[in-house]
Amino acid sequence: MFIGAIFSNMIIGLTGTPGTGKTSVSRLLQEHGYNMLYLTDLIKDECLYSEVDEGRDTLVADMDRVFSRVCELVGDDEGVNIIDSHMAHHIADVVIVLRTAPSDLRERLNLRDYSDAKIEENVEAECLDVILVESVEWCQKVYEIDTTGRMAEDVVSDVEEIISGVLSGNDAEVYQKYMPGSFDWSGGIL
Ligand SMILES: Nc1ncnc2c1ncn2[C@@H]1O[C@H](COP(=O)(O)OP(=O)(O)OP(=O)(O)O)[C@@H](O)[C@H]1O
Repeated sequence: MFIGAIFSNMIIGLTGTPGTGKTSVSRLLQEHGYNMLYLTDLIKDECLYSEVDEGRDTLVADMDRVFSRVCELVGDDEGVNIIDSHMAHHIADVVIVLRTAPSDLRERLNLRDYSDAKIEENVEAECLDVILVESVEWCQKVYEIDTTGRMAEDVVSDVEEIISGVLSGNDAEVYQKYMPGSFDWSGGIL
């Protein structure tokens, strides 16, 4: 799907496995003046889901309704809109995937009230590049940022560098630096 690629109305998806830092980075981007849309909150607040998967402790989003609602919310906004969600790559055309090495990700998720099974499911998904692969399948332009052992502020600088490159219309150098497929976490599940 594709909402907005004309430069007066650009939608950028910030995606990644849970725990890779999307929301932490998004809050900082909001402080920097970007329009942020927190999709998980929107789905919960407006009941934009078709079922509750109790086994996996998650909501199954109704993507058609989510897509329509996002169009309504940001369709006419000028400037850059950023969607924070592990599903953002199903909506935006330009997508930034946050990545975290498995050991770091497990440490971050251990701080949450998650079951062991849910932690391992997410770590395994990160090892197998699940969100990255989906992003490349769905989106025209994908960038990847490693958050491992870094401060969220440094990741924000990377995101802003990517946005500048995209807005300039000549992102060859930036694309080279943040090209998808740069990290191999597959050793993490061996
Ligand atoms: N470089 C980093 N960038 C972002 N967050 C980081 C970084 N290093 C450590 N963290 C920590 O990792 C955690 C990431 O949680 P956060 O809720 O931002 O992730 P998320 O990807 O939005 O997860 P979810 O999809 O479940 O909402 C936070 O506790 C944050 O402080």
